[in-house]
Amino acid sequence: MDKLRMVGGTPLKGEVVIAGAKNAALPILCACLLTDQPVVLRNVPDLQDVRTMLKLLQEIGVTVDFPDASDHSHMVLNAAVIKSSEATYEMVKTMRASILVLGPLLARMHSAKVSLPGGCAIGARPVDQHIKGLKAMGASIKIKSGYIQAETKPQSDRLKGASILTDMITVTGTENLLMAATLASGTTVLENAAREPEVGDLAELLVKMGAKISGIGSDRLVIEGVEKLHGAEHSVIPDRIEAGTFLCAVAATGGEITVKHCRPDTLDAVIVKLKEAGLQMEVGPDWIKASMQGRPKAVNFRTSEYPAFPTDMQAQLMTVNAIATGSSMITETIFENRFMHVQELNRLGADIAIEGNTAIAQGVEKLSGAIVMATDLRASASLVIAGLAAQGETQVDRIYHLDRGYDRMEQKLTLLGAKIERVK
Ligand SMILES: CC(=O)N[C@H]1[C@@H](OP(=O)(O)OP(=O)(O)OC[C@H]2O[C@@H](n3ccc(=O)[nH]c3=O)[C@H](O)[C@@H]2O)O[C@H](CO)[C@@H](O)[C@@H]1O
Ligand SMILES: C=C(OP(=O)(O)O)C(=O)O
Repeated sequence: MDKLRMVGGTPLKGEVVIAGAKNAALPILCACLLTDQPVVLRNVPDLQDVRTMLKLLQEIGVTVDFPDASDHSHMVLNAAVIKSSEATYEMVKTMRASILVLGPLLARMHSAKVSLPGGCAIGARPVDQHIKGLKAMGASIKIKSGYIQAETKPQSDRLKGASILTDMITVTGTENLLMAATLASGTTVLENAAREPEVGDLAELLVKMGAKISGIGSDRLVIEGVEKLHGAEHSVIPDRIEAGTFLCAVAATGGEITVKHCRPDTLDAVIVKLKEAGLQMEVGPDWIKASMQGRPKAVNFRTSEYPAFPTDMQAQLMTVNAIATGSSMITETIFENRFMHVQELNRLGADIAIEGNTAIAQGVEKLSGAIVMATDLRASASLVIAGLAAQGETQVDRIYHLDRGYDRMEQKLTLLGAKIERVK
C-alpha cells in the first residue's frame, strides 16, 4: 500500500496548475450514456475515481479513446452500444459515485440494476432521494439482493416528467435526476436542487448535447425532456477543492504560490475564510496568488451547501486552524461523521476536541511529525498539509483515499518545493 513521506517546515513557493474537477468529471462521464453519439471531453482529471468510472462505463459497453496518448485529460466516449445496464457491488463499493449511472441508464435503456451503496467513512449517505425522484418519474424500483432494480413500466415507455422536491439538497441526487429528466417525456421540475458549480457544469454539457434545461445555477431546474440527445464537446470545470487545498497548504506552511487554471468565482466562501486567517491573496480571472507570513489566525466556520463553505474543504482548513493563533469552532452540517482526521491531527500534536458536530481547535505553535493514517479523501489531504507544516518527518498511510481525488498531488507539491515522496 502506497504511503506519502514528507519532512515539514519548507515554505511553498512557485506555481501549481489545477486539474479538472473530480465531482464534475464523474457525472459528466456518466452523461455520455444518454446518447449513441461520441462525447469529446477535455480537462478530465487523471485520478483513481475517474479510472474506476471509465472501467464501469466500459463494462456497460462504452468505448473510451484517448486521441493523444500523452494527454489523458482528453478523451472520446462512445456509448453507441450498451451491452449491460448493471453497476456491480464490486464497482459501487470502490466508488459511491457509481450511483450516477442509474439515472442515465434508466432514461436511455428503460432499466438499470445498480448496487445499493453501503455506508461510508464520513456518514451513512443513503440514496433514498435519488430513488424517490426516479419513482416520481414513473420508474418501478425494487431493492433486491443489495441492488436497486429499476425499470419503466411498460418497459418500452420513457420516464415521465414530474415535479420533484427533495427532502434535502443532494448533489449526486440532483445530477441523477437531471440526467434522467433530459430524456423523459414532458417537463420535470427539480426543486431544492443543488447549486454546486459541478451540477452547473454537467447541465452545460447536457445543453450542448441537446437537452432543454433552464434555471442552471439556481435551486430550481426545469427540464423539458427530448427524445434523443446527440454528441458534444466539453471541457470540465477546474477543481475548486483542489485549488482550495493548495491555498490551505500555503496558509499552513507559509510562502508564496500562484494557483493557476482555477475558477476563483467558485471559491468565494473559502477565500473569505482564508483571508480572515491572514492569507494574502490577489485574485485574477483564472488564478490566485497567495502568500502567508507567520502563523495563521484561527477562524470559525461552518460547512453547508454551495455557495457556503464546502464540507470537502473542512478537514484542510481545520489543519490551518490547528496551528493558528487562537481557538476556533468548526461545525460540520453535511455529514455526520466527517471528523475522522481529528484523532490523527492530534497524534501530530494538534489540540482539537469534538463536541457533537463541532470541533474545537486550540491552535498550537508547532505540530511534530508522526506516522498517521488517512481515513477518507479530504482527511488525507488535511494530514498531508499538517505533515508539510510539522517539524520532522510525517508518514501518511493509506493514501489510496487521496489518490481517489487528487491528480498527482505529491508531484505538484514537489514542484512547489515541498520535501515529499511516495513510498511503495
Ligand atoms: C461525487 C460527488 O459529487 N461527491 C460530492 C457529493 O456527494 P453526495 O452527492 O453523495 O452528497 P449529497 O449532496 O447527496 O449529500 C448531502 C447530505 O444529504 C444526505 N442524503 C443525500 C442523498 C439522499 O438520497 N439521501 C440523503 O439523506 C447525505 O447523507 C448527506 O448528509 O456532495 C457532497 C456534499 O457537497 C460532497 O461532499 C461530495 O464530494
Ligand atoms: C466526499 C467526497 O467524494 P465522494 O462523494 O466521491 O465520496 C469528496 O470529494 O470529498
